[in-house]
Order: sequence, then structure tokens, then C-alpha cells
Amino acid sequence: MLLEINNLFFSHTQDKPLFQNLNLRFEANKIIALAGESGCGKSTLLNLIYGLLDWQSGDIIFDGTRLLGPKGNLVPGETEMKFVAQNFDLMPYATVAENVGKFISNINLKQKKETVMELLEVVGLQEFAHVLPKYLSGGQQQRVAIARALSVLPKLLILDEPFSNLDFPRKIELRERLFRYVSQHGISLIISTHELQDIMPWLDQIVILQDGRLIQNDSPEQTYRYPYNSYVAKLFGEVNIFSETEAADFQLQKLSYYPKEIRITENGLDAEVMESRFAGSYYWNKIKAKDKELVLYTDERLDGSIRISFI
Ligand SMILES: Nc1ncnc2c1ncn2[C@@H]1O[C@H](COP(=O)(O)OP(=O)(O)OP(=O)(O)O)[C@@H](O)[C@H]1O
Repeated sequence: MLLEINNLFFSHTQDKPLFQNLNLRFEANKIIALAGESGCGKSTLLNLIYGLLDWQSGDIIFDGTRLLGPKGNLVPGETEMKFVAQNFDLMPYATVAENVGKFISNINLKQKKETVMELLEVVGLQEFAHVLPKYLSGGQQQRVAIARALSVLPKLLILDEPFSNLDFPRKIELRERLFRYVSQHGISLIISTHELQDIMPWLDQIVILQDGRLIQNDSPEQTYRYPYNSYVAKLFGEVNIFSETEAADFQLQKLSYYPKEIRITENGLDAEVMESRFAGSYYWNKIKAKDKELVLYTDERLDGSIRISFI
């Protein structure tokens, strides 16, 4: 087991405990998402794991060693881990390449240069090698920090919302190269996020926190198909939520249905189309069935009366 969190108690302030008896296990060589809405405790947990905050009680065991937190470390942070927080402290007067090479030995300069260029390629910043960080956008600076963290081949890399500052094309480029690189180099990755859709294909495990509580810890497929509650389902994007009474009335098996889980059928429930809008690869439709508004995605524009089934 790479990382074990046992009976962890932590609060920022006395009146508001955050983690009360948190237990979690992470296996090595996995890509794990730590997900949940803003304020659920993701950043705090990452800071605790990396040794930047002292916890009240419980154990964090990394690769067989019980961690001591900041009280036990002269230099903040654990040596076999790297953490890229949301504020990425780059050296302001050093170029992008110098920043990325900060932790790489100077013994073989040619090798160092090659490694730096390979890492800049992973994060898509080769052409910025000789630029100072102040001329880069927030998202670009964050990518420099990720490349620098990768340079030491840590056992565990922790990234706090790494894609939050990136536009969509850059996000999809970076996620593929980054996830491939960590898998090929045996680096375990914990990545915090408040939305799962875009990184799903690369994940081995999804850990979900709600108000400091661990509410689900499953494979991506299991989490998506059987979300513990509507809070979990909403992390995957748009979703139709039903109360217990509504679910009984609709004769449903679950309390949440994604827009693709409602289909047009010949012998289904009567519904009226209220809106049908072009959304690129699908049509976004708002319909009304049994007085409840629902969203479903279809390949064709909808109109008038339809019949639907829940799958
Ligand atoms: N230094 C602090 N002092 C007091 N409370 C704090 C402190 N840092 C965070 N908190 C509180 O602890 C809770 C968890 O915060 P945390 O930053 O870990 O959440 P998060 O899930 O990472 O949110 P986000 O996605 O917005 O970064 C929140 O209620 C927050 O207000």
C-alpha cells in the first residue's frame, strides 16, 4: 500500500471540525482523483498528506513509514512526494527551463538539458524554455511547476486542481501527456478536482469528499453508474435528480439519471418537449413528464409530444 490514512482527525478552527475519523487507502501506480465541491476539504487533505499541516490525531503512513507532519520535518514536505499547490512558487529570475531543472543534478549537463526539454514537451511549453515566469499566464506557470515536480520522479505526485487554469484544448493535450508520463514512469498521482468528466478515461480510482467525510471510494465506472447520492452524480456534469417520492411515482430504480440515460421510446412515459437546443455533438432538450422538468440529450432536434424510458 502506498498511502494509508487511519483514523485521521483535523480541524482548522476549534468550532468546525473538518476530518473526523477519516480512513483511506491508496495503492501504488494508480491515478486517483480526489473530488468534491469547493470547500469539502480536498486542498486540506492534500496539505496534510504532503506534511504542510499538523493533524490532531490519527496516522498517515506513506510507503510503510508513519509520517510526522510539519512538527517532524525540518524542511516542509515529504521527500518522496511532490506537491503542486494552487500557488506554484517559481523562481522569478530564472527562466522556465531553469525552473524545471531546479532539482536535476548538474553532473551531466547534456542529460539535464534533454530531461528538461522532455518535461517541457509533456506540459506543452517547449517554446517558452528561455522565458521568465512573469511573462507566462497562470495556467502556463502552473504547467512549469508540474514539469519541475515530475523532474525528480517522485513516488507520489499530488496536484491540486491542475487543469483549473487551462482552456479546453490545452487541458485535453496536457491530461493525455501527463497521465501517460506518470504511468510510464511508475509515479502515483493524486489529483484534486471539482469535476470529473474530462479526466475520467485516465482514472483508476475516485475518492469523493463531502463536508470532510469520505462518501464514496470506487472505480470510475462504479462511481458513475452507482453514485452514492446526488452530490456525487453532479460531479459528472448535468444530471436529473429525483426525490424518493418522485422515484416511486416514476417507478425508477435510482434517484439520479444522466441526460443520456433517458431515451425516446415507442411505449414509454408521455412527455412534452419544452425546449430543444443545438449543443454541438448533441441536442440539449428540456422536457416535462408528470409535471417534472427533465433534461435529455438526443442526436436529433425534438418537438411536440414524445415518449421516454429511463435506462
Ligand atoms: N486556513 C484556514 N483556516 C480556517 N478554515 C479553513 C482554512 N483553510 C480552509 N478552511 C476551511 O476548511 C474547509 C475545507 O477547505 P479546503 O480548501 O480544503 O476545500 P477544497 O475542497 O480544497 O476547496 P476548493 O475546491 O475551493 O479549493 C472549508 O470550509 C474552508 O473554509
